Amino acid sequence: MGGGPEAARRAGRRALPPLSLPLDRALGRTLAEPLTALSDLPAFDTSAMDGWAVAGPGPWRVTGRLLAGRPAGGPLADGAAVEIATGAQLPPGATAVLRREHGEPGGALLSERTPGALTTGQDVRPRGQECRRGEVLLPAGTAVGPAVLGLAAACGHDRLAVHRPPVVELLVLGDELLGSGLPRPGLVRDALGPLLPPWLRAAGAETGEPRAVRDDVDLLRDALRHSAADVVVTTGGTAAGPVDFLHRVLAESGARLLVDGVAVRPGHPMLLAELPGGRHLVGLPGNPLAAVAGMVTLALPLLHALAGRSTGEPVLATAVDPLPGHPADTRLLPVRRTARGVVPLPYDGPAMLRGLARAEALAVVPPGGAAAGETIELLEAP
Ligand SMILES: Nc1nc2c(c(=O)[nH]1)N[C@H]1C(S)=C(S)[C@@H](COP(=O)(O)OP(=O)(O)OC[C@H]3O[C@@H](n4cnc5c(N)ncnc54)[C@H](O)[C@@H]3O)O[C@H]1N2
Ligand code: MOO
Repeated sequence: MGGGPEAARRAGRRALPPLSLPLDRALGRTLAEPLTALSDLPAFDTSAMDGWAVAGPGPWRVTGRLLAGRPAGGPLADGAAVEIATGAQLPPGATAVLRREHGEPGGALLSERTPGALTTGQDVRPRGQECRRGEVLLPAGTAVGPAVLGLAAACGHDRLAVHRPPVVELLVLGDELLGSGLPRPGLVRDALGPLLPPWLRAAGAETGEPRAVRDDVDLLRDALRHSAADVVVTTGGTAAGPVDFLHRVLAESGARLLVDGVAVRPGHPMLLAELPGGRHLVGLPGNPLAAVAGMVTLALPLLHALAGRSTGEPVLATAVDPLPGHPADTRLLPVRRTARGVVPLPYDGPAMLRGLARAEALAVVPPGGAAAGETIELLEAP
């Protein structure tokens, strides 16, 4: 894939500025600062089970009851126990928690069902077991998913510092495209209008309805000039057909081509340009699977960089059977995972989506193909 993804990441290296958002609005954004614990976790010694907090070896005198949500109160003397609920604060002096099913509350004294089985510290979650106040829990660049929101709340955060999401405008080019109904002679359904926006949003971008632009130089020029988006993504018009105006309009509008074609199949006419004012344009080829290849090769690396999202480790898998390649270029192949590794899916032509719709990933097949048993990289499929 040559330097396509690397060039796209470099283009977005000045991530958009951070903002502070309440937790419920931070989902899908990227941490602009490391997530630091504002509290020890647990914040106090906690009972991990329902039963009795006990001090020293049994049998014990039961002196009261502690429920979750109340402070622990006074210290527990040696030989004493209090009934305790899971999550309740342990009283000072408690040495262990005896689970309800392990205790024998006979008369005034509580004893163990199996005498001597209880060990010091058993079923106690000591303060700071998970983290200490001030400890860094997650690095900047982490994508904020539901678990990050939960962890942030648990350790005391109400808001998170996240990067402003990149705003994307999707322009779908082509006179032959229909927005609804059946394909008819010469006309095809627009498959990318429905496919790309949800994928862009999942990648952390903000995007509205896609805009259809007819094959007309002036319309395309105006659409680029008036877009307020950080990134304009176009589909179609990248090749050399009679109405493929993208290169011409970019040249006329003073754009700088950063990537003009990538050695990847499908999708090789994809491009990346810097528009005047520092905004970017990703030109995806019109063939639907080629557009998907352009998304993973140029658009997603650029958007992740702009969103401040760090690049994870490559995802690797074993090819179960040989994977067909292109003689000179990298090939992106829709694949399905099995227990033994990945297998290619039929209907993988550049104009097809039938294989992709069943795919769990795109395999990055090196020039010449991959042999059975070879380790290959996987990219996310939409
Ligand atoms: N002489 C050459 N012709 C072509 C070359 C080449 O190197 N030399 N490259 C081919 C490759 S590879 C691709 S990919 C396409 C790229 O074409 P464009 O980006 O200019 O796209 P269009 O010509 O507008 O459309 C191509 C194809 O895709 C269909 N299409 C377009 N948009 C959509 C959409 N939103 N939903 C569904 N289908 C769409 C369109 O109808 C065309 O069939 O160029 C080759 N040609
Ligand atoms: O980019 Mo094209 O898909 O190879 O048809």
